[in-house]
Amino acid sequence: MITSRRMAAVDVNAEALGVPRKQLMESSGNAVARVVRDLVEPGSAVAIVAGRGNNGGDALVTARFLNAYDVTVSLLGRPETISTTIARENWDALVAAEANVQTVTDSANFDLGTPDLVIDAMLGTGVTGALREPEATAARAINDSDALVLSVDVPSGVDADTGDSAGVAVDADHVVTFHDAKPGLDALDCDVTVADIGIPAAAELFTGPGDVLALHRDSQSHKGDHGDVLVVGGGPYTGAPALAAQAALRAGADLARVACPEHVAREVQGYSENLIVREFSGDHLSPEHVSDLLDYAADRDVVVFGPGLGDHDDSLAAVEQFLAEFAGTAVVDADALQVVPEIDSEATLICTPHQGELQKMGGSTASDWRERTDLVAEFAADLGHTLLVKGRYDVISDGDEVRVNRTGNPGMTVGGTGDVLAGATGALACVLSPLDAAAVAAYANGRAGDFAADEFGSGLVATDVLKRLPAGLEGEE
Ligand SMILES: NC(=O)C1=CN([C@@H]2O[C@H](COP(=O)(O)OP(=O)(O)OC[C@H]3O[C@@H](n4cnc5c(N)ncnc54)[C@H](O)[C@@H]3O)[C@@H](O)[C@H]2O)[C@@H](O)CC1
Ligand SMILES: [K+]
Repeated sequence: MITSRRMAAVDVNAEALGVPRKQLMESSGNAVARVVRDLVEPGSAVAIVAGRGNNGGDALVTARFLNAYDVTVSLLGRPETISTTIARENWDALVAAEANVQTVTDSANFDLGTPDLVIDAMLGTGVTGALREPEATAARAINDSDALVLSVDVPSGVDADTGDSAGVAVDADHVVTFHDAKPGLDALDCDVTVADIGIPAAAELFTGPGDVLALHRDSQSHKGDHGDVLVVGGGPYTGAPALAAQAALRAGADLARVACPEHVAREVQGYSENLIVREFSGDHLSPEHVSDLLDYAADRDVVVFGPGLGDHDDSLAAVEQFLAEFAGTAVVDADALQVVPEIDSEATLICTPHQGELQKMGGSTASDWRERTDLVAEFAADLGHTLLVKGRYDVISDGDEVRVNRTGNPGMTVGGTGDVLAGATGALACVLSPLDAAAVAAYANGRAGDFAADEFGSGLVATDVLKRLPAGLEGEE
């Protein structure tokens, strides 16, 4: 099952892997033609009703695969308004071939005729909301006709994610949907064929430029909408919590706070005036601080545990107590990781171990990354939390799905890059699911590291990565 948002991401990833959308459109159109051949005899009258986006484009390809049929194509709107280049190229190819095409610019002139089969390719996953004209009139005509109705990807007017329709929608007998089933088709009373259109499995498995599309901001948003992140760490170290909190800001959080021991608070603040620092007594975290921290954390979106915290027994006991009572979302890194297998927590945890820390947690690893994906998925399922296991190939799993990240370079073994990753994960977990947050953070952090390596080679340092995080999160390669 795949949502429209994930489908759009996978489509962009496929393009980055060298499989452009025009090739996918060719496969989609071909897949629709195969179903047409199953449904009606050669020589039958087939009416294609095409919209101006890629859903229409798919059916314009189909027309070329149906030479044995009596095909008419109605384009809803003027050819100049076809919204994508690849759909327009497929329209031009039909015109050049003198196919039986017509354009419908006024719904009053829409005439479906009396075909044996209608191919509904007005709208797919690209839009939601009520059908406008001439699509609404065309949908009514399709529903009133005696023809079999075959919809491309999703019946036009139906939301592919929810199955809802905001007004009139096509009542399909059959749907050919692409790549994977769509949640909204489940509730419909029609036959659904899922067609493989040649999207490489790698477009889903490996993170890519499509994954960051999930981050697009609404222009109406307000301060706080993109997250308020609390980093709990510091004591033996001061740079780590400051890096993690600044990374949260660079990854888009609106507010980043650090809770740290009083003796390092000034130093942590000194790294950046952008941080809000809250100190607690003593020189390390201990159980006496937990109840105050729980209150403070309750108003934050995500807590990041671990950067620079150290492994004092008191500190680990405090993390354990905190997580046992906490019901929100937390990223757990570094020394704090070892308490995770000990606790039965209601919290949603994203754990970010490297291979050594994973083994310390009780997980196992393998040198082959493919084997590691299975091991990480199993261990994530056992823990009931999301894992981001760092390595040459980062493996991310929530116990159900697995993603693998290939960005990054050997220069990133320098200290502090893990703190940057933990902070970025915290910020992204404010707006994305744990799996997506971890995957996008790994991708962006690695890319930022690759940009830093372009400039500094193996002499790159964590603050170089920090500064390039926004570029790492941008959509274009
Ligand atoms: N990986 C993918 O995502 C693939 C997608 N493909 C096809 O591409 C489709 C998505 O294409 P697009 O993103 O271009 O979007 P659509 O083709 O679903 O819709 C865009 C068109 O609808 C028009 N429109 C917008 N709102 C409307 C309304 N309320 N009433 C009437 N018209 C309206 C727009 O002007 C635009 O021309 C999929 O459903 C599928 O058929 C396939 O070609 C292959 C791969
Ligand atoms: K459709």
